[in-house]
Amino acid sequence: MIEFQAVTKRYDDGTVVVDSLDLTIEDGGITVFVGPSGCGKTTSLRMINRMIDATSGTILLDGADIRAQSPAKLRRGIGYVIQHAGLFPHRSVLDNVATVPVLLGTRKSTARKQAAELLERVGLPAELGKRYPSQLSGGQQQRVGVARALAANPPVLLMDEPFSAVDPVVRDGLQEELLRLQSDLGKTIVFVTHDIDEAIKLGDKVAVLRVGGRLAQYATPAELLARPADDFVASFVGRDRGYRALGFLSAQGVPVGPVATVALGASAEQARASLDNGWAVVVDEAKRPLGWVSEGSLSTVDQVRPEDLVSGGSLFEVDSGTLRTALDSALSSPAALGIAIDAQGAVVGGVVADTVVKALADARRCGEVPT
Ligand SMILES: Nc1ncnc2c1ncn2[C@@H]1O[C@H](COP(=O)(O)OP(=O)(O)OP(=O)(O)O)[C@@H](O)[C@H]1O
Repeated sequence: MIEFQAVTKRYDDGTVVVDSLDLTIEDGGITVFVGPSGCGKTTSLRMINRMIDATSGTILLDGADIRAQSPAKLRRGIGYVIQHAGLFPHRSVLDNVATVPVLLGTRKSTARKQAAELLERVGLPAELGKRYPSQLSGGQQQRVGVARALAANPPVLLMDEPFSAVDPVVRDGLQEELLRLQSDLGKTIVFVTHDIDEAIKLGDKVAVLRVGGRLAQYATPAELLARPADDFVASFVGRDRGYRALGFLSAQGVPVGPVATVALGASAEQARASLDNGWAVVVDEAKRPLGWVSEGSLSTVDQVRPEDLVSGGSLFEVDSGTLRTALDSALSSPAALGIAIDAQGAVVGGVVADTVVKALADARRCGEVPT
């Protein structure tokens, strides 16, 4: 557990960058510091590993004042990942990851073996270990940065805007990878970003800071979306928060109705006979959805072929889906009927937007959603 107790950082010119911050970071989760540029996120993060010392107040790590031990010793238990990864350019990827364990006394051969395992763990093929950082993409470099921070197996990981220098698609992949890694490793991660969507996706808890280093709200992403503490948080959380909050509500209560299906390769005549409200989902042998056919799309063909399918909307997985994925599947479907699938990806039925909205109203009535 990391506890900030009335922590203030004031620079010599009088600027107060972090102002009496009180915050408890629980073990084993991802806590995100988010806020506009200059609000003191990085300063707060760096005070945890004493790259910056607080002017007043106390930071406790597992109950002990972080000033009680030397910064070097403290940092052995705290991994650190930064934007652009900060890799050593003249060392191979493998040696970048192995450096800290070797410094701490691990034999080079053992450290390299562990480094190769770590590369795999962060989703990189082992053969990339021989390359130099400049021979990797930005996203790959970030993964190496994460592997390097994990190499000494620290219980705490500090991540300062680690994914902000890569394009949105790569960033999405890195975020997914971090969530997967975290569910395996259960580290205590403190993550800085200026991107509220990233905070909401990754955070178990999110601390929203305002300029001047004041804590505006500290809450779960669902609470932040449903009940922003004030206008600043509401505007920072942004538009569509009612819709985005649906992503935190289970869709277990949403009724799944029937959906017409037809096999790929079926005759146009069979397909036409199977249409329901003018549409049918085309499925493969495992009943996985491939797209839709309609009266119109069948009018000029005699068989259901892959090239004639109308592409479908998003899919809704019944066991793990949220009200957001359920609603989105219905709204994005050309047939206005969302395709519900099981964990194997097979079609089990359809959902309509009205029933999702009704499920939301029911959840509200039962007090599941703060109003
Ligand atoms: N040595 C210094 N003297 C005075 N002010 C400083 C000093 N170092 C940093 N600051 C100021 O502290 C404030 C907070 O900086 P910090 O890097 O923590 O913000 P941030 O929220 O991480 O911002 P960003 O998202 O832009 O990185 C900034 O306004 C910065 O100008």
